[in-house]
Amino acid sequence: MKTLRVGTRSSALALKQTELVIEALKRVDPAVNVEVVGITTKGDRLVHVPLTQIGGKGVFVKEVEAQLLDKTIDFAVHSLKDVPARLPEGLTIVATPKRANPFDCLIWNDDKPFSGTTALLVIGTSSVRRINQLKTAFPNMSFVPIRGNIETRLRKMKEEGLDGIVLAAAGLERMDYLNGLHTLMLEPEVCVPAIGQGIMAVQCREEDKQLIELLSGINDEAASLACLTERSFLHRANGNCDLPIGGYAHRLDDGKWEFLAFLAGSIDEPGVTKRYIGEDPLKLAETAADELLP
Ligand SMILES: NCc1[nH]cc(CCC(=O)O)c1CC(=O)O
Repeated sequence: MKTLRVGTRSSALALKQTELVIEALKRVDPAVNVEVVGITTKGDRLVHVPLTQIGGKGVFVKEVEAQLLDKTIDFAVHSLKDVPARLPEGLTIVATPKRANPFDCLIWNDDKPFSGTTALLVIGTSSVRRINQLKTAFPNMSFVPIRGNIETRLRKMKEEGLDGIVLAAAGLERMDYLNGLHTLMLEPEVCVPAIGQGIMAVQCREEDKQLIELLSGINDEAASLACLTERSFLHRANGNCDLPIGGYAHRLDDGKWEFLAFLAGSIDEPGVTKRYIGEDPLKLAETAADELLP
């Protein structure tokens, strides 16, 4: 079998996620050979510029998608939450393996002594979704922007003497950092996660039917339904990271689906969180869009 080239961001998390995808592929077909191509994206190069000024979340995936379209790579691994609502023509998300912890996680700076439950806290996050929801839940928090990969943000938290930062639990879990940190897991009722958070997206060209057959072998049905549900809400909102928006779909123990949707008009306007429960997850997203979107 020919060697397949997989492209991904060159961050430690993206490379780790790509290893997980390759391991899963080898379980499906031990004969597969994969070569990893690490790609430094605009989002990684311009770490000092707010994402909204360099084209929103798409900055982590555009250059990887360009290599797919140029056929310099055969498939790509992304964090689904970084993938814009609309995919370039000719590309498809062919598989979403089992979802990791989808929630946000508050990481406390252990260097700072505990100063009481009402003390003012300075929290590092640039996400309008996180800021909007945390302001409501914790009125004693103020927020400062922070960017860079996980390692950079953990370092900046200490260097800048912040009280804490907010990160996706999935990244910390996959990098095996979670055990060494003093954390507070944020329940989705407190902070609805980003659309697609904790899901890996495996992407390739629509025309590569044989490859699609191989890659779809590592798809997880629940992750894929959550992906479709959350992204249909994002699509209806025409969402990017300018708007505080969140969505979390998951199957309940009784087989029904729950969809939590969050939307705010701007960073300062109080947002609305609504819960939908039913048999068909895609219908829940449609109802949420009808009710919450202007
Ligand atoms: N925006 C960067 C990004 N993209 C995906 C993850 C974490 C992994 C995931 O959510 O799947 C992160 C870091 C973070 O938000 O903490």
